Amino acid sequence: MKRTARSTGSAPGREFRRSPWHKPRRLPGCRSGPGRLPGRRAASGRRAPRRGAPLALALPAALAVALLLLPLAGIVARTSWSDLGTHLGSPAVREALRLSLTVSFWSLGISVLLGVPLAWMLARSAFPGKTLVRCLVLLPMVLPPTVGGVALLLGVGRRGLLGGVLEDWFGVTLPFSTAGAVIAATFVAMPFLIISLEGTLAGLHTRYEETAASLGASPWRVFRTVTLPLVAPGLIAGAALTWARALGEFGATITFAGNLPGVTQTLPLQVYLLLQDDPEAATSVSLLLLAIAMAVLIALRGRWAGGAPAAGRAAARRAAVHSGIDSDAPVGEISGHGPSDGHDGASGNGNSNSWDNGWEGAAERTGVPQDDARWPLQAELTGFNELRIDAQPGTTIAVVGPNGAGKTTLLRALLGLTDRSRAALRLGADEVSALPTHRRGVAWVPQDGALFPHLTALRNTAYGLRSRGVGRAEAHRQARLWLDRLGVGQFAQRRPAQLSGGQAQRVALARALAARPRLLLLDEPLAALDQTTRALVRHTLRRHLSDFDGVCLIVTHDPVEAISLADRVLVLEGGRAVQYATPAEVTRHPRSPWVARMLGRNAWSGSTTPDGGLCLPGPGRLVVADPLPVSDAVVSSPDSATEQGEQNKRGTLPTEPGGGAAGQGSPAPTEPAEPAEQPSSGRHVPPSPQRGEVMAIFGPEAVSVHRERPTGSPRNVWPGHVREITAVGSRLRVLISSDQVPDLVAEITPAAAVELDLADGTAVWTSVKATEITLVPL
Ligand SMILES: Nc1ncnc2c1ncn2[C@@H]1O[C@H](COP(=O)(O)OP(=O)(O)OP(=O)(O)O)[C@@H](O)[C@H]1O
Repeated sequence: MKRTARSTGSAPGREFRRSPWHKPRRLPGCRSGPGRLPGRRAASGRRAPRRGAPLALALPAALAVALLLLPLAGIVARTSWSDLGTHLGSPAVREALRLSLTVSFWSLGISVLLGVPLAWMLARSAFPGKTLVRCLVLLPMVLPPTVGGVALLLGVGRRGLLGGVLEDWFGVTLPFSTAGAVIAATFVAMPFLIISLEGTLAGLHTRYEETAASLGASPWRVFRTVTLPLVAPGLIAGAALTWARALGEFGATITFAGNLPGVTQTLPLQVYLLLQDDPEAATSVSLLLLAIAMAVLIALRGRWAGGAPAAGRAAARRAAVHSGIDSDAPVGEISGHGPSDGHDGASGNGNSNSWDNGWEGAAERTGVPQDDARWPLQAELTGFNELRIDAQPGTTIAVVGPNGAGKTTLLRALLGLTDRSRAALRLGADEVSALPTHRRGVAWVPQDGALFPHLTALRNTAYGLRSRGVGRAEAHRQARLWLDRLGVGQFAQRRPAQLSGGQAQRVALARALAARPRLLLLDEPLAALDQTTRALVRHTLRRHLSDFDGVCLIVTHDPVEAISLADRVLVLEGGRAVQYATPAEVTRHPRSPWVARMLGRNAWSGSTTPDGGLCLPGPGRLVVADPLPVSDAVVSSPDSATEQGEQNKRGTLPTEPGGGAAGQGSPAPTEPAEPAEQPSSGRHVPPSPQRGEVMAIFGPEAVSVHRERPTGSPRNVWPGHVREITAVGSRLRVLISSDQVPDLVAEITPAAAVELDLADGTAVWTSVKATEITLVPL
């Protein structure tokens, strides 16, 4: 008896539920699983056995420790403990200690004031000579301090480059003064702060700052309320090291500022003097400096020394959170208000519906602000992305495409965050292309939400409002309403680390919506969520996006998201629009193999044959019941190929309100074999159309699997073997390879798989009815 399996009754579009390439579930009985992963075992707490160090490494390492330890042990061993009080209490030592503390704290202050901005510039901005500046910063760390002192003399000494000017014009003489000692200590110590902070800034992902800007925060506010709190641990560590280095500074100070008691004679200089007259007192003062250095290291809790890093980080994080750098502190600068920000002028057209004005009106109302402004989107992108988008308010556009298609670049261009693509952007009547990110009214929710970790959910949500100058109480009131609307009001006082992925996503969405943007950009908003939460958040998203007064672009790799959330699907490839149509249209007539496969369908490219079939790249051939009409068969018209080539240089999307590309957005054909209408002018076209190239699309449910060659009606029959079987819901997807045709996927029931005795490698025959195949011109 022939054994054949064929899926039954698949409704069109059911493939959206999950594509075979989307998180396939293992078949029952599969041994591997999350609980069995070696990584999980390691993470469960059992430690790997310690390995003994080879002697060739252990011995020099021990000698190195001895070299570091011995001198310090010498200080402790040789200290005259009975005289310690007398030595440290002497007026000269007390005076030197006072001076040391004065000099080191001044040095720390100057280092923070100047070094923090320089570290930020080095980490965050591009400017000419950056490498040189970085070398300059490092130089004092490798220069002998005495050479540093000489350099200071020649720079700001009496006869130095600037010294004469300082003395003649301002009456300031730096050498042999306490100010000179401060300058010398700063010269040597500030690099520690800059290096430490620059490293921390480099490790801080810019998405927090970019998100803050998209919520309307000015660059200074972003720095003050997001950057600084997040880098506080690095800043504190750098500041502690800077202070300790300034406290112990000797060489540059004595060379530049001399050794004047009460003026420049700091503790290290005191040690040097005492060593000649009273070695025991010198030892006691050395012990004092050693104790201070050790105290600093202990205070850093191993941040640099390597011990207890987690505790150190947690403490530093707590320090950051409670550091008094409060995002809700009174706003010194309110972006978009007042003449200084230039916003009104930048709007260019005097439109009274400016984003900020919309805000002011909204803020005065009770409840979640509702204004009547609606924001159609017009964007023309050039550079890596070449396309134009026109969409009416309330339109949700799913942006899909393979990796590297330019989805993120498109979003970043709309935000004004990349030079790789530039967007001529009009929101409503306002041309916003020339405005910086924080004045565009374009809110961005990155993939992980990028909630500010140092702020509660409430403060995160109020962030956009506060950035626009809304008072704290009002901002918090509105934020709470948004959190309630999204069903996460009960978590208002929690920090992001205390939220689940789904809760965090909803807070991120509340934060973006609370900012009342004109354009909303969601980058894979549900990617991090499990299936159950995903469905829940999707439902919430759909509800709130329907109320949104602007256009929303959602980047997604998930067909379910695309079809359930979007009014239009924009398919990108190579930065250009391959298709822009309703989800139903894209489902029926996908215009690229990638999108067809994303939808769970088999998609083969080939060229049409005179009898209307398809010539495949291999030896196989595909027989199709409904060939393309002549007008659609690109092979027949050299002119149309040329025209497509021209169109292809610039993918354009429709301008008609709420419309898809002409033909593509029109009611979908009723017969699966009926091709989508070709765009009449300037519509989507794939990147490199070949004359006569078409795509054959058929669903996995249209593929029958047999153990023996089938007889009867199917004209498309090929041998192959099973490569992989995965479960999708209650059905199985069988990936079959053949040396005659490209890989194809069949969908069958588990019972059929048992009946056919399918396993990886099983030899099978496949067949596809000619009537089940749709041809789409490429
Ligand atoms: N900073 C950059 N410099 C140079 N090329 C870049 C940069 N960022 C991205 N690209 C390139 O631009 C192209 C588009 O990248 P983009 O990140 O927009 O793709 P994507 O569609 O978002 O991909 P994915 O789905 O993998 O996130 C890719 O070829 C990528 O390698």
